[in-house]
Amino acid sequence: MRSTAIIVAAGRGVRAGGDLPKQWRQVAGRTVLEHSLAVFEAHPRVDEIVLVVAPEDMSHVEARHLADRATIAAGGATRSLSVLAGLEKATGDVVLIHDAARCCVPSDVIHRVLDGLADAPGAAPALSVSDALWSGAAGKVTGLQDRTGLFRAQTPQGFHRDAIRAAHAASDGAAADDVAVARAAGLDVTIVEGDERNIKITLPGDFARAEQLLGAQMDIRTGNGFDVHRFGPGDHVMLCGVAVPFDRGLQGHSDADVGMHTVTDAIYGALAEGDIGTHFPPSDPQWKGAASEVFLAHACDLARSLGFEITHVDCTLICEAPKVGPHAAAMRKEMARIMGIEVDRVSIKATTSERLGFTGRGEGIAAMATATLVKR
Ligand SMILES: Nc1ccn([C@@H]2O[C@H](COP(=O)(O)OP(=O)(O)OP(=O)(O)O)[C@@H](O)[C@H]2O)c(=O)n1
Ligand SMILES: C[C@](O)(CO)[C@H](O)COP(=O)(O)O
Repeated sequence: MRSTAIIVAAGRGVRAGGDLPKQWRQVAGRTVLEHSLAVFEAHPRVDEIVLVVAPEDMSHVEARHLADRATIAAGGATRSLSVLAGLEKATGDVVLIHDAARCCVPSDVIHRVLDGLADAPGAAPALSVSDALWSGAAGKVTGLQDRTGLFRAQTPQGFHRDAIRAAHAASDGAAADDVAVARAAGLDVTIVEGDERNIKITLPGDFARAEQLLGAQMDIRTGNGFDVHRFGPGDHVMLCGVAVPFDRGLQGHSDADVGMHTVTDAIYGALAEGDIGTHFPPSDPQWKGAASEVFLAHACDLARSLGFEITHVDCTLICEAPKVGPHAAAMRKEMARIMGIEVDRVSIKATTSERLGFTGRGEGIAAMATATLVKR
């Protein structure tokens, strides 16, 4: 059974206040939406992700390279219309429809929803109401409500795709959630156990709670990398994905991009997954002359598959020449593109070694880098 996660993120977040819709605001080091996305990316039973984003928010999608990580759909004026737009792009047999605003969703909740779909057309997480329920008016208690059989609904709400697509297509687009749409179409929905941590950021105070929950779960790793390549004949050097004109080239088994190799090794280091040689042995002729982008993309994919987000890389190139400064902006942009992260999370700088040592004598280029990875 292939599954598609549809993460709806096209709302305006009016109740949460602030300058930006809540899904684009930062919590514990990254946006609310990216936290939600990371949970589904790392989930072993999720095969595809569709992100539903308001047409006016596409600049956020571009800045964060989200189209490299998920299929993007344009959202509608109500949550239901946004879900329908996501359903049009989903190819899985089952769909998990999730609020981007529930950015602390534990992986176990997703497992329980998928288990629930084995013998029902719909399954959704909820928590029974344990507090007493009152009715009130003008600041006074006016009565006690029976809480028997009442549940607090959460997401992801899971369904067999074709059934919920037909249900949404037939609905008026005004339902609060997908369970309401499914029930209106006569579909049974199984209740599975939700989780107290699966809060929805709705009001301004919810950001602090999410920060607490996400911060407490964080696993932060730092890796370092170091590499050297010697000069040889040529008319340019590849540095951090940019061909820099020069009167020599760098020698190596691949394209000898010393900066990119160093960042790649820093990422493998943070994951404790060896180095480039472990994954791409120099003895293997298929990597001769390879573009180093292949190595960096592999390290980033490995990080994501293990549930890590690359939050920052810092690379220092050590050489007397060529001059790196004029190319640094292009290098940052290219590295960010390959890594699928924002440019402001990539630092590329350079130094000389004051004419000392092999770099000072102009025999080659050295590079060092650190990478910071976060998992929650
Ligand atoms: N037209 C809409 C409205 C909501 N959502 C998404 O549905 C989820 C749950 O909705 P809610 O918490 O009500 O979000 P908002 O509509 O953004 O909030 P508000 O009602 O305060 O404006 C959110 O992730 C939100 O981005 C959506 O994709 N498209
Ligand atoms: C789908 C939902 O998250 C279930 O709890 C909820 O219905 C979303 O919207 P609301 O407007 O905050 O009720």
